[in-house]
Amino acid sequence: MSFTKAMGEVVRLPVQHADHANDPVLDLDAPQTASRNAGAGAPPSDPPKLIPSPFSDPGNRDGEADGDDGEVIEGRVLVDQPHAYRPDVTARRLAGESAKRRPIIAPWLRDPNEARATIRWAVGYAGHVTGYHAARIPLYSLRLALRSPRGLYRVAAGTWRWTYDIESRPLRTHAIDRNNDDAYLKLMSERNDRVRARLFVTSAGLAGTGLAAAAVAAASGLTQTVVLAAMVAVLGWLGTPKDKRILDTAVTATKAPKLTSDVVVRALASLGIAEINRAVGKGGEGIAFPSPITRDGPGWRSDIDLPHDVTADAIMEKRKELASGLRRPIGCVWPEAGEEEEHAGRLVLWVGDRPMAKVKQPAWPLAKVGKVDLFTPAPFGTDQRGRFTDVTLMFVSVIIGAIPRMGKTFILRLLALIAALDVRAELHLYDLKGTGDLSALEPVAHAYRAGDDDEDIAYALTDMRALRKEMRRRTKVIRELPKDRCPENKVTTELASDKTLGLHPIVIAVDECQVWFEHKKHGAEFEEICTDLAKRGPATGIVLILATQRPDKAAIPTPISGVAGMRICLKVMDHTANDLILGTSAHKTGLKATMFSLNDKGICYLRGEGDAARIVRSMYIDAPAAETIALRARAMRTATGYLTGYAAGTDLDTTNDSDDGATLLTDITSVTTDTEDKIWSHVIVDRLAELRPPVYGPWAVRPEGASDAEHKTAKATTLAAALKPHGIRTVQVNRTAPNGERENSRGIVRAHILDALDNAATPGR
Ligand SMILES: Nc1ncnc2c1ncn2[C@@H]1O[C@H](COP(=O)(O)OP(=O)(O)OP(=O)(O)O)[C@@H](O)[C@H]1O
Repeated sequence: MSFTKAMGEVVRLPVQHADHANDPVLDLDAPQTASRNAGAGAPPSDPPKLIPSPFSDPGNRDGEADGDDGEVIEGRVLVDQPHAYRPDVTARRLAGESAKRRPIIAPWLRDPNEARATIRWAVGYAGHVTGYHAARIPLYSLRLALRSPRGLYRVAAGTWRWTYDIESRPLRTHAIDRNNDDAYLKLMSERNDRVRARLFVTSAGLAGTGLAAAAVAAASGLTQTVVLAAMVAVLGWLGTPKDKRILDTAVTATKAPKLTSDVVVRALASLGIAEINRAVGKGGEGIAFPSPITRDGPGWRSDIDLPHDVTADAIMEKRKELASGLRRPIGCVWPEAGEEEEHAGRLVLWVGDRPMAKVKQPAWPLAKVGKVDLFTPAPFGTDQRGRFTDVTLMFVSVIIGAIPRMGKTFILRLLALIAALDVRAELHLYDLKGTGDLSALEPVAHAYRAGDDDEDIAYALTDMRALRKEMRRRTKVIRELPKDRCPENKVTTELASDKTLGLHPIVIAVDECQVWFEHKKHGAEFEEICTDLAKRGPATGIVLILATQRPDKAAIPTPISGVAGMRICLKVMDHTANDLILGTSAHKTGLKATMFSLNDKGICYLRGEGDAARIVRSMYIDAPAAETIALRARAMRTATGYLTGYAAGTDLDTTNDSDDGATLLTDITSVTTDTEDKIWSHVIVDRLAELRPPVYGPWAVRPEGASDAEHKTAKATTLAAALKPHGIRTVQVNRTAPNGERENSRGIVRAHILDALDNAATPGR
C-alpha cells in the first residue's frame, strides 16, 4: 500500500502487484471511471497519473474542466469531483435537525407558573430587603454620624495633599539624593506651576463652599437639616474604614457550590465502576459533556456521555455514592437517563441547590380557590426544578405503590381532593387500613368506609357491584348517543355535565387495596369487578385509583396493573415491585423508584401524564388542609345540587343487594360474544365453570352414570333454574355442532340477558 499527496490531499492507492502492474490506478472518488477504464479491455501502456481536478483550484470552482468529471485527460485521472466543493446542503440540514437548539426564551419565562413564582419571589425579596434596612435607618444614621469626623479629616487631608502636590515629593527628594540639580530645578518649577493652579482651584472651591454654607444658613430649617444630613452621610461614607460596612446583611445566602465538569468527573470516578476509572485514567477521555453545564431552575443540569461500556442505569443505581462523590446531600442529586432518542450512555444529572424534599413547595393553586374539570390537567406536584406537574384523571385507571410511610395515602387523598373539586365527580372512598386517612373527604363522599370488618366489606361489595351495573348502563347510553354528540364513543366534559345522561365522572379511591383482593370469600369477585372497571371504566367516565403498600401480584392483580393508564411509584425496595407499578421493563429502561431514599417522602415517578415518566414531589396537603378544601368542595356541590349519597345522608343500602343474579348475567355476557345471538345452555355452563370454577364448577359436574345427552340436559336444567328468577327463559336452539351434526338443545338468547341487565342497572343519580 502506498500513499501519495496531491495538492495537500492524501490519496490512497491500491497495491500494484506484479501481475497487475499495468492496471489503471483507481480514482477513489470515481469508481465508475475506474471500472470504465478497466472495462475498456486493453490496459493503457502508461498508468494514468492521479491529479487534483480543476475543481480543486479555488479559482476554478464553477467547475469548468478540460474534460468530463473523472475523465482521463492525457492519461491522467481527476481525483476531485465537482460535488466535493459544493456545500452539502442535505448533510447540513440533517446535522441541523439532530442538533439541539437552545431555547430563545429562558424556560422559567415560558412557563407562566414559574414566571409568576419568580416574580413573586423577586417582589418578596425586594420587600424584605427594603423593610430590613428601613428598620435600621436610625442605626445607620448613628454609624454615619460617628464616622463623619474621620471623613471630614480625610477630605481636608486629601485636599491639602492634592493642592500642595505632596505626591511628587519623593521625586524631588530622589533628585536631591542623586545631586541632580537640573532635574530638581525642573521638578520644582513644574511643582510651583501646579501648586499655583491648584491653589486657585482650592480657593475657588472654599469660596463656593463658604457661599453655599451662607445660603444654607439663611435657608429654612428643613433645607439645613437635609443638607446637614447629606453632608454627614457623605462624610460618614468617606470615613468608613475599608473593612467595615454601613449596611447590615439582610439576607444570608447559603450558596450551593457550582457544578463543574471536574466535579462531575471526580464524582463519577468515585463510584468504583471499572470502565469509568479506566476512561478517567486516560485523562478523562471517554466522559464527554455534549452541552454546557447550565443553571436549570434552582440547580445545575449536566448532560453527560458516559464511557462506551457504561449505561446511565449503572449510575442511577449508585445515586447515594454519586451524591457522596459530589459532596452534596442525596436529596439534591437526581441522575436520570437521557431522552428516549438518545443512546443508553447519556446521563442527565440534575443537582439541586437544596434537597428536593426540603425545598419549600409553592402553595397548591387549588388550596384556597378554584375548581377542577377532571377532563383537563390539574396541578399534582412539583418537579425537581420547582415547576408544577399536572395530572389528568379522566380516562385512566391509577395505581399507586410504595413501601410504608413514603406518602402513598397523601397522594391518594390529593387525587381524591382534585376529584372533589370537580363538583360533578361522584366519590367512592375506601380506607381499608381503617385509620381514617380519608375522613377529611367524608363531607363530599358518595360512598365512604374506613376499615375492613365484614360489614365494611359487604358495603364495598354492594357498591362495587352497583358500579359495575352502572358501567354497563353507561356503555349503553354512550352506544346510543348520536355521533355528533359522542364522536369518540367515550364521555366528554359536555356529556358529563348533562345531568339527564348520568355520565358524570365517578372516582373510586381505595387505600390498601390488597385487603379486597386477598379477601378469602370475596377476593375473586373484587378482582373481577375491579379488572372490569379498570379496563372498561375509563371510557365511561369511571376512574379507579388503587393504592397499596405491598406492590406485588396479590396486592394489585396483573390484569389490573397491566391496564393502568397512570402509575405512581414512590420508594420501593426491588425491581419487581418497581415494574409492577411502573410497568414491565420500567426498571431496565431507567425508571427506578428503587433509587429514592427513605427521606424522599412524597417523591415519586409519575408515568401516564405526557409521554415521559417524571420525578415529581406530590403537593403536601395535610389532614387539616384537606378538611378545609373538602368543605369548600362541599359548599360548591351544595350550591350546584351535586351533593349525593353518603355526604347527603342517603348512604348505600347493603341489605338489598341482590347482585348474585346480576353477576351471573354479567358472567354470561363475558363468556359470550356479540356474534353469538343464541347459544346452547350446556356450552355456556362449560364456559362459566372455566371462568369461575368455585362458583360454576359444580354446575358442570357429570351426574353419576349419565350419558353425554343426559349430562347436557342436566347442565341446561341447572342454568334454566338459575335464570328463572330474572325472568329469563331458555329456548330450543337448533344449530350445527362443531362435529358437523345438527343438534337441537336448550339454550339462551343473548339479547334477553343484555335486556335483563339493562333493566337491573341503577340510574345515574
Ligand atoms: N408530598 C409530601 N412532601 C413531604 N412529606 C410528605 C409528603 N407526602 C407525605 N409526606 C410525609 O410522609 C408521611 C407518610 O405519609 P403517608 O401516611 O401518606 O404514607 P403511606 O405510604 O400511606 O404510609 P402507610 O403505608 O403506613 O399508610 C406523612 O406523615 C408525611 O409527613
